[in-house]
Amino acid sequence: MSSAPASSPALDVLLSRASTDHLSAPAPDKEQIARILSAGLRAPDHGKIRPWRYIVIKGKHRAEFAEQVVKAMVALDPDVPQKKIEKRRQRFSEMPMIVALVMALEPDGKIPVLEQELSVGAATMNVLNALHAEGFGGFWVSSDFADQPCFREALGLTGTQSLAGFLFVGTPDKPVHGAKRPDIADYMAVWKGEPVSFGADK
Ligand SMILES: Cc1cc2nc3c(=O)[nH]c(=O)nc-3n(C[C@H](O)[C@H](O)[C@H](O)COP(=O)(O)O)c2cc1C
Repeated sequence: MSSAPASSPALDVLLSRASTDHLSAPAPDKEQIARILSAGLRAPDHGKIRPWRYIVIKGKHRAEFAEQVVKAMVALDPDVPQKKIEKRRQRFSEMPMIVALVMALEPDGKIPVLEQELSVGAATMNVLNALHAEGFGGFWVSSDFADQPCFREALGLTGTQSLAGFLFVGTPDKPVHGAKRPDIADYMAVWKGEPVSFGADK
């Protein structure tokens, strides 16, 4: 009989993670964020493309960065509602730390671009889990404005580099429970020689 515990501390961390954008200082310090982002570099990576790059925005540069976000939003849509602008300006200048998730893809190589993008997604998940493991919180947001030339130039994105979004990073204001998760029984099946179906699809 196995004497292994029902769950390891590492799995408990994975099973208790949830996103939150209710974040305050402190953000991870220089050493902490380097260690946390190192978890991203543990992602599976077909062909050793290493498609992940991280741009950390913190301190006084957050306000400057927020203005670049606003500029890009207006470049994308000159009629963007003022309310949306103000919300993003506030979020990007007040979040304790922002990490821009850069994808450095090789579209002309042997490895399908989808696999490279999946690697960036896997890396980001590792970073979210590492944040949680170290007592920080994170929230992944989209970057629909990020391919605007002015924004790419401000960040230094070149060639095929593009963004997979941003992580808002900081310390959760209160314990994070997140949304109730679905039952795994509806999302897994054991194949026994016949086609499977899932409770989630019924
Ligand atoms: C690529 C990606 C982009 C996302 N962009 C946004 C976004 O712009 N705004 C938002 O409210 N949630 C966004 N989300 C969802 C949140 O990050 C988060 O996953 C969601 O609120 C559910 O919380 P959970 O991670 O605890 O399940 C995005 C998720 C992914 C994977």
